[in-house]
Amino acid sequence: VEEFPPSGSNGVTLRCRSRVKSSCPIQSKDYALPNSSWSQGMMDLYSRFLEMCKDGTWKRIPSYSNSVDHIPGKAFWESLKLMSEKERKDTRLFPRNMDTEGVGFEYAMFLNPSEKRMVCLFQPGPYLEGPSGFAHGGSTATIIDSTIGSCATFVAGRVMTANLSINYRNPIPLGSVVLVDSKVDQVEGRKVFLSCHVRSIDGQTLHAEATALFIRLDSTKSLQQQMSCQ
Ligand SMILES: CCCCCCCCCCCCCC(=O)SCCNC(=O)CCNC(=O)[C@H](O)C(C)(C)COP(=O)(O)OP(=O)(O)OC[C@H]1O[C@@H](n2cnc3c(N)ncnc32)[C@H](O)[C@@H]1OP(=O)(O)O
Repeated sequence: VEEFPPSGSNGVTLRCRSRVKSSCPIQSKDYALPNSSWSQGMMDLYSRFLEMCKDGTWKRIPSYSNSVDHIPGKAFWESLKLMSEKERKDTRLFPRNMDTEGVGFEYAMFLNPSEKRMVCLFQPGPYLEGPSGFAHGGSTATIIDSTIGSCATFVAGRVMTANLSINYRNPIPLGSVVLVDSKVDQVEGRKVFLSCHVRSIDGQTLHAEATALFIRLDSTKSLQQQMSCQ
């Protein structure tokens, strides 16, 4: 599956099946690109990580409105048989379920393959409120689960969350920018153990820390292996 124009252009990536010259590109919007709702802090952090992608240490991870749209190559097309085009249109990845920019989850992920590490730049919008002016604990759990889940997926293939344990240390102000920093600590057979910290962008405030257990669903190759054989 080739993506063009490069997803860093106008946020819409045409995904065409290059090998069989499909004439029906699946149009997927990449939500992990800057938009007018991003604060200067979010833009600065994003630019910093884009810079670190130049030598290949980090990779920016595109983000679409459906899980299946993230699976490149054969698996992607096979998964389509599981869901009709209509069903896919009727479902949305939870953190991508708001159409108005800036009101919900504004985020972008970057992967460091050699460190088995996924970070997520997260700017919670006003519709994620829990305590007045601060992010709901469930929204923090969602962005942690998504970041850790994406990390586990890249390292170990298709996984499901079996356990997620979070300690909330300091509330996250709505509209602020935090860095969700996750890594794979250990893989034991089907069990993938991960940990994660959520910090303010200046690193001074620890908002939350988590551990998780994900279970591999089958012996598929990791997404990273699938991507590398594209
Ligand atoms: C950008 C990157 C691309 C990604 C796409 C974008 C979206 C992705 C991001 C979004 C990501 C979002 C992700 C989501 O939100 S996933 C949605 C939330 N999670 C679920 O709904 C999972 C529900 N549970 C299950 O399906 C099953 O229980 C699973 C599959 C997890 C295991 O059932 P299965 O029958 O298959 O296996 P098993 O029961 O033999 O267990 C196997 C082993 O594991 C041990 N064990 C099991 N559970 C626990 C536990 N709680 N604590 C400690 N240990 C536990 C168990 O003792 C055994 O150990 P052992 O006896 O072998 O030693």
